[in-house]
Amino acid sequence: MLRTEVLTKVYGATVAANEVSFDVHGGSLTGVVGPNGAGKTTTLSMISGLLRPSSGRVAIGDVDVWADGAAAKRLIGTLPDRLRLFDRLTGAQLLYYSGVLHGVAEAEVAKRSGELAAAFGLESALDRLVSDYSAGMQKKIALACSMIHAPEVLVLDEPFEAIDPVSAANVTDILEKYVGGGGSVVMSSHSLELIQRVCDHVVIIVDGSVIAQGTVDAVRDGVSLEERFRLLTGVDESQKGLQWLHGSSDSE
Ligand SMILES: Nc1ncnc2c1ncn2[C@@H]1O[C@H](COP(=O)(O)OP(=O)(O)OP(=O)(O)O)[C@@H](O)[C@H]1O
Repeated sequence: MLRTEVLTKVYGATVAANEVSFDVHGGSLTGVVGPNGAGKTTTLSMISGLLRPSSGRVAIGDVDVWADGAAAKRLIGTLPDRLRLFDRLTGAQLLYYSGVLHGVAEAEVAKRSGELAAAFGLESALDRLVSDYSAGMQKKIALACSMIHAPEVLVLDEPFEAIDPVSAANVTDILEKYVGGGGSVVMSSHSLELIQRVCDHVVIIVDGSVIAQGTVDAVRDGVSLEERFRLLTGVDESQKGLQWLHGSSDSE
């Protein structure tokens, strides 16, 4: 369904994504994890057609995302990093434009908007300006907008960030039903517990390179995903050397 082939993005001397290759099959929920600055947003932005790769290829089925952007955009729903919503619109208007600009008929947009608002618990907020929404509500309306054209692939950058636990369970439910119907989701998150619980596959990126990928069970290999992540990335090691911060008022 979704395939990335040796996707690379270079910014001057920084290789933000280094020959990233992985597949996401229909009906799969794949998590992309890695430390801050690892290249998750860079990779997801190249997949969703928002950031042109330096080299490599992204394909959704037979459609090359960077050769046929218009066709790709019909197939992909995107939740970008750092939401830049048209926040002088109401939630209802944002859903409307997201739908019609993707070619969905107006009557269908109205129907889907109502159902998405109900699913995300935003019914009473639809007539308010998005600029007045809380961070979690903005995330939810953006998620709803990413789905309104019934895409085949959802590319979601930190979909659970700022979302309360009850809403998170609700969003999980929506995503599970979506993949149950054959859709594919690729999403980033810093919550390894959530990725372990929700995703079937995982890709671990460090310094722009994929260092592990496969089913969640194969990658964690008998320990929790968080433990495996620590072992692979040595995150604990980086905490050494902060003794001065740990409760001593001595100044030597
Ligand atoms: N526009 C840019 N110009 C220069 N460097 C960039 C740019 N965007 C990202 N980078 C660099 O690319 C690397 C990967 O960044 P990216 O945002 O993809 O990481 P991330 O894994 O999403 O991080 P986080 O978990 O903090 O969101 C970082 O070193 C970052 O500084």
